[in-house]
Amino acid sequence: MQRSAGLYGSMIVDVAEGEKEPFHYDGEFDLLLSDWWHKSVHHQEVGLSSRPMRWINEPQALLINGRGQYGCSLAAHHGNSSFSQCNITGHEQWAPYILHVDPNKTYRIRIASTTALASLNLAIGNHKMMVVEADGNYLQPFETNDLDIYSGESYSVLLKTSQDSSQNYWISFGVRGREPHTPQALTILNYKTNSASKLPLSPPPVTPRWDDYAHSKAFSNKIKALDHKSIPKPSPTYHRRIVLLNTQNKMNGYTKWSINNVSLSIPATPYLGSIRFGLRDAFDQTKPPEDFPGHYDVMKPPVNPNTTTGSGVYMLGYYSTVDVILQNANALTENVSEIHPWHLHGHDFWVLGYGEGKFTKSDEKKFNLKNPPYRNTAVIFPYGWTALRFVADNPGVWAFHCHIEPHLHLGMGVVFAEGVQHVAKIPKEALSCGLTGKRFMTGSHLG
Ligand SMILES: O=C1O[C@H]([C@@H](O)CO)C(O)=C1O
Repeated sequence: MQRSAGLYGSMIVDVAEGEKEPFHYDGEFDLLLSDWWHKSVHHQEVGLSSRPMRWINEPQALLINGRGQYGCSLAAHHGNSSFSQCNITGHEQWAPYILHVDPNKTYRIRIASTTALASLNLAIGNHKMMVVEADGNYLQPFETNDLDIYSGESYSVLLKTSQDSSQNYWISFGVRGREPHTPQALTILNYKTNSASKLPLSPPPVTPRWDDYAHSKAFSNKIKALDHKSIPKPSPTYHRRIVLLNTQNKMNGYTKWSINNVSLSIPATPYLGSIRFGLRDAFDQTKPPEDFPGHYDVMKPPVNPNTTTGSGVYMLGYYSTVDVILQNANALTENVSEIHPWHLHGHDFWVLGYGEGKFTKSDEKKFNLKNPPYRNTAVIFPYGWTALRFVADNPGVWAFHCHIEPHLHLGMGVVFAEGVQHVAKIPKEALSCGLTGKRFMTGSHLG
């Protein structure tokens, strides 16, 4: 839950010297998005871990570059809210981060979401965006009026400042996928030909309805990799397919999220050291399940509402090609299935496709093996499945988890490991706790 408390930032990776981006821009901005609660993360965490669970509920504010407003609205003069106009001079910590632009230029806006919970949608009044990059890899550029962004994702869009330069325009972010109780986050696209304090003429763009999943799916399906030397083509076949059923479940009255009915419980000893040095007591040696029972009805709440916890690891063949099918299902409440953005550490994967209902072998025919996006975060839609493929070519131990912070806290993740014997040298700091701490930190045998 540390990210929810503010432990995050953005890192920009430039192209190597001598290389060129496959698009042009005159200037750039960064928008780092987050959601904010007035209750401390400690309070939230105790609630989540209590019996019965006390849910964190929806955020009090959405933040753009750490700034947001509460109890007033920047756009109150448009009269669509009961909020009063924010009384702002521009120097307050909560004053919006404004994008100052020159007319008739192209700007690259890098957008990243570190939200704890909210899925977001971005729109800029009167302007279209050209989406050119996702999670650090180039896309076939496509134009859009609004962009969905899930926690853990990043995008670059190109914006042409070709509109009436005697006006300013709203940039707005709104909640998607959960019934919102949080006002839109707003800032201003300021054509420098105007004062930044001149309010836009039209109201802020409205986010699509929170449960308009057809809109979200249409957006996700537009995302295709650019044919570019920096992006590997997907392997046409796989060595191992792991199917991961996502359910909300109970355990002795506690609420958990589980994968194939196992809720991840992170052991006290970091995996890297325990796997490398064969410390079998450090985590569950039973293999986590590869699949779930074929008769499981993904459209209904779990019939056996009693999950188990586990800390087992999916040991992957070094350099093997792994397919992961993320299978969504009904949560504990009937007719509820939620969005989960899944994030993989240490690799990019190809997003081969999305589908409805329970995945079957014949769904393979629908896989995009031509130009699937190459990313590190992919969403599963309510009651649907998402198919991913990656090559296990990075020695180490890697988390694969729902990027919704409270869901990971409640166990929504798995652990992959490959080529651990090839990790060159494990830093001391990674061995200083749990059993590796006891075993190795007293002497000098680390070398
Ligand atoms: O994990 C969650 O718990 C709540 C709800 O299911 C129970 O209050 C919710 O909306 C989640 O995403």
